[in-house]
Formats: sequence, C-alpha cells, structure tokens
Amino acid sequence: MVPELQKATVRIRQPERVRGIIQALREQGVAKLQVISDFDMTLSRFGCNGRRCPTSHNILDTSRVISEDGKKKLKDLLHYYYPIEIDPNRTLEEKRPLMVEWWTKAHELLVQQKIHKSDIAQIVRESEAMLRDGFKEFFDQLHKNNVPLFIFSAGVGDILEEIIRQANVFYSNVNVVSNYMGFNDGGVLTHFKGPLIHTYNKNNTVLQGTGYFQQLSTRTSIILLGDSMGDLTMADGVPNVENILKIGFLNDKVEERRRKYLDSYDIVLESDETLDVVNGILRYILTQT
Ligand SMILES: Nc1ccn([C@@H]2O[C@H](COP(=O)(O)O)[C@@H](O)[C@H]2O)c(=O)n1
Repeated sequence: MVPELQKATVRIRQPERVRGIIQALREQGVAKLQVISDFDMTLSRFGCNGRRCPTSHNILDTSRVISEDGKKKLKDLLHYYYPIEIDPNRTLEEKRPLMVEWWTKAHELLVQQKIHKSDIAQIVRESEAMLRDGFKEFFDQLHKNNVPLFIFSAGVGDILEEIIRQANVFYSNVNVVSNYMGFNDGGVLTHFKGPLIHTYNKNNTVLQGTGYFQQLSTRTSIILLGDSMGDLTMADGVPNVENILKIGFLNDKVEERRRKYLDSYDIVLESDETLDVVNGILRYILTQT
C-alpha cells in the first residue's frame, strides 16, 4: 500500500486501523481532503548534524537584531519553560498557564528590541532554518491537487511565512494561523496580534471568527501532522469529520514519550527528519485508480 510505512522510524499501535483510514481517505477522493499541520519541528527539522534546528521563535531570538542582554533573557526563558512544555508527567492543565507565561514574557522581550519589519527576510536568510527533507514534494503534491494546507502554529507567523516563501513553496492553497507581529507606521515591532497561540491552545478557541474550517465544510477527510500533544486538537473545529489520520513526529525524549505518542497518534515517526512517510501516504491517496 505505502512502502514508506516499512521505514525503521515508523511505529504504529493499530496497523489494521491505520490501513483502514488510509484506504478510506483514498476512496473518499482528493476533493474531500485537507491537511492540517503544525510548523515548528513538524514541517521544519528538529535536528541536523547532531545540532538542534531553530524554531521560528529561536530564529528571531538569536538573530543579529537582538541585543546580547535580550538574547540571554530569551535563552533563559527557553531553558526554563521548554522542559515543562515536553514533560510527560505534567498535565495539560498544569502546562497551559505556564505556556502563556513563556510566550507573554518572550513577546514582551522581542517588542523591547525595536525589530524592523524590513529586517525579517534577511534574518531568515541568515538563519539555520530548515524544512524537513521532502518538503518540496509535500507542498507540490498538495498544490497540484488543490488540497488545502492549513498551518496552525504557535510560532511566529511572519518568520515561518518567510521560511516557506524563501523555499518557493508558499502556494495559494496554503493558509497560516499563527502569532503575527504588529508594526507601527515606521515598520517597528510594537506588539503581537492576538489571540496568543501557544502549544496547548491550538484549537477552535483561537480560530473564532476566522471562518476557515467552515469554508472547507466539504473537506471531511483530514491528515493531521504534529509534534506535540497540543497539536492533536488542531482539527477540533472541522465540521463533520469522516476520516482523520494523525501523524506525529516524536523528536525529543523519545523513550519517555513513546507510550503517550503511540496512544494518541495513529502513526508515530521517531527521530525522522523527513516527510517521506507523509509523501508516500499522499502519493497513495492522490493516485487516481
Ligand atoms: N519563546 C518561545 C516560545 C515557543 N518556542 C517553541 O516554539 C514551538 C512553537 O510551537 P508549535 O506547537 O507551533 O510547534 C514550541 O514547540 C516551543 O518549544 C520557542 O522556541 N520560543
């Protein structure tokens, strides 16, 4: 069916169920399909040559437009809050207020840096941002088949859009909801536009008023791509879901988090820096029989 599912990085708790969902997605056809994806560490790489790749926040935090003092403070926040974000022993209820705290403090520090809108393209060009191997085939397949791709990100929208633009895959079928920067008339960052999106509120509550999923009410087949427990709720606002395939990238603390990921995602990809499996599934679904 999908040869890529034999890769050593693939783990599936219920293979028969997964086969059934993939078959149903194919039978329902391309006209009913939409893809909902996280960005950081899902469409972008987690690591490269033994080093961590930056998130959209990290790209900004470590860039030349941030003062040394600002960089230190942002790094301290990361070192304090990231272990909390990925801690498998804390509940989502415990994590939520702490994530709001992290994002709020980080955004306040960024606003103090007087970042210019016109610097963003260069900041991204100079960064180590990397999309996962196979990204071109992924974006191209969806675009050619008019399949909507909804990127739901707790990162920085302006940065991630620029990454996708510089990779030449920001096609008309791509829609992004994320934390966007607000600039004054002089092009200087003054605030982040609301509602604040963090790892654990990626659901309908922050999509109120966008009408995005309502416009796609005939797209009842879903492929969801994520890398955290928070990403599992990204499709909650989609009306009348018929079939949903949840694919999770397990990037960090693999052994500790494996059980939770296997219980929550249909397919778990362990330390896999590619989109091979996703592309294989899309090829199978999008191939007309
Ligand atoms: N100041 C921050 C805040 C968050 N992050 C990381 O960005 C990721 C974005 O969230 P997604 O759920 O959309 O992937 C998140 O995993 C945080 O670790 C950051 O680096 N700096």
